[in-house]
Amino acid sequence: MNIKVEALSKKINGTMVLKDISCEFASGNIYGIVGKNGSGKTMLLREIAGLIRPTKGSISVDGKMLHHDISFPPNLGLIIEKPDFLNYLTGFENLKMMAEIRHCVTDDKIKDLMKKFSLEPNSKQTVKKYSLGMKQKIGIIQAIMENPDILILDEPFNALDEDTVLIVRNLLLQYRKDGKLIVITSHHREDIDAICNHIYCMEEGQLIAAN
Ligand SMILES: Nc1ncnc2c1ncn2[C@@H]1O[C@H](COP(=O)(O)OP(=O)(O)OP(=O)(O)O)[C@@H](O)[C@H]1O
Repeated sequence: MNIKVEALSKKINGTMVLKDISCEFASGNIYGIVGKNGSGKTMLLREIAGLIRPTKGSISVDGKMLHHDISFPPNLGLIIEKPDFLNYLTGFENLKMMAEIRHCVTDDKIKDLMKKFSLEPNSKQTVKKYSLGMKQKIGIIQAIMENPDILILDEPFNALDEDTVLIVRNLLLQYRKDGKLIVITSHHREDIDAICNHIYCMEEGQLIAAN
């Protein structure tokens, strides 16, 4: 798959938060975006995911323009900002509810993924009592469980312990081998350097290739 961003600008409340960005993302690659707080990383991911409209320019996925030909990139796994779930349900119940929208993930697959991330699928603990890292794990599982072709992950390593960081790194490297298209942001340069084969730096709304 190919995502093409062409002369993309986004103005919010009179401020240009993305400035004339042109770039391409292709399957079989992991793209990393680094940059200071407020530089525009999340905003660019929101644009690519089809969650907000460009002020100028366009984004197309395999030649189909977002907001014209398609509403969202097809087969997309997404984490944007802090994961937010239904507090009164358990982790498994939250994932099962999301899986029921498209009916393409079995209970066993959800349970296997939870175990891979050291979460107990049969636990009665509700998400309200989950730690930040446990919620982040549920966020990652919901993003990957439907085996998407495109993964857009904003700060996927946030709040994760060292073992889980390694699990996620290895998973993403395997996905790259499987031919998926992955875009991540992170403030942890080691994580970006460990898995990304293309690195960009966002500076005040402008995207600059860093390698
Ligand atoms: N809902 C909003 N309304 C108005 N401006 C916003 C909104 N969300 C973000 N911004 C502005 O857009 C700019 C880019 O924000 P963005 O969240 O993309 O930064 P970021 O690079 O992801 O930062 P961080 O590293 O802190 O996550 C910032 O100047 C921010 O103040």
